[in-house]
Amino acid sequence: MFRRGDWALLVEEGGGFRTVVRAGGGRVQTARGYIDADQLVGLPHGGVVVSSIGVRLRALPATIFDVIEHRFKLGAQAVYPKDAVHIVRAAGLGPGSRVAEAGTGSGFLTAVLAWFVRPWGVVYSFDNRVSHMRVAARNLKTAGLGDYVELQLRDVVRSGFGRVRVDVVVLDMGDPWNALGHTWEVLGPGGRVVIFSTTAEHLAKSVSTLRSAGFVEISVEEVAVRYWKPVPGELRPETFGVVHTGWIISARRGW
Ligand SMILES: C[S@@+](CC[C@H](N)C(=O)[O-])C[C@H]1O[C@@H](n2cnc3c(N)ncnc32)[C@H](O)[C@@H]1O
Repeated sequence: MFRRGDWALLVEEGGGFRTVVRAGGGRVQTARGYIDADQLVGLPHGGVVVSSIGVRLRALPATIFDVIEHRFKLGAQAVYPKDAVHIVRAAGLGPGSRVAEAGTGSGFLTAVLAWFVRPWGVVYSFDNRVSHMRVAARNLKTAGLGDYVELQLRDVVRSGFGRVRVDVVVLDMGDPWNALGHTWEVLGPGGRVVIFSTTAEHLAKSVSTLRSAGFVEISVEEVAVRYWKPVPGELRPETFGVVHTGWIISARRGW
């Protein structure tokens, strides 16, 4: 059952509308009328709430990705979930991992990293724009992940990552190749760096700088996800979808 403070994914019965609300959050306006989110407290998972205009919505426990998709505010361009989960795999993250990340942006990727390093790990996340940091701080609080992230306002090209020592560095910023010298300083031999790059020109710069700087085990991947229409008799790929997001470059520090 839902407890006060839990996030619930509300799915319209027989319709396409979905939203995420917090149990015990009072009156919430949605595109299907008002929801009294206090009704969710004590409701079994799968129970029904009815909006002010009579729409029936099935209440399911929300995942971290539901919360990110429906509740996070967008400041800077954010990493898509498909890329975020593959960044986690390329980085080899798990509970207890220590990560340095730049830039924080809206904190979408930060939230996913924090979710995977919990409950013992930490994400040191750096950005050089205070407005982006504010959006990210709010988003991380929304997801209840603030305890696993240390946000720092810092230009990592100019000033590096400070005194942190980490297992992994994740870079999603305009010129990640210029941060690779400082990345080397905070990793031990074999430590991992993962770069998210959106243009072929930037991809080329990062790969050649990784090689010249002595990183090894360099790999480049692109994550293509195609959704299918889950309708019996009409099973086929969806007509529209996301075509390009970016490349995930991963490597290990040499010795
Ligand atoms: C594309 S956004 C990151 C989006 C983020 N990964 C997300 O999923 O929400 C790039 C961020 O890098 C930051 N940035 C660019 N250059 C930087 C630098 N030298 N040091 C720290 N942050 C930097 C920008 O301010 C911006 O917020």
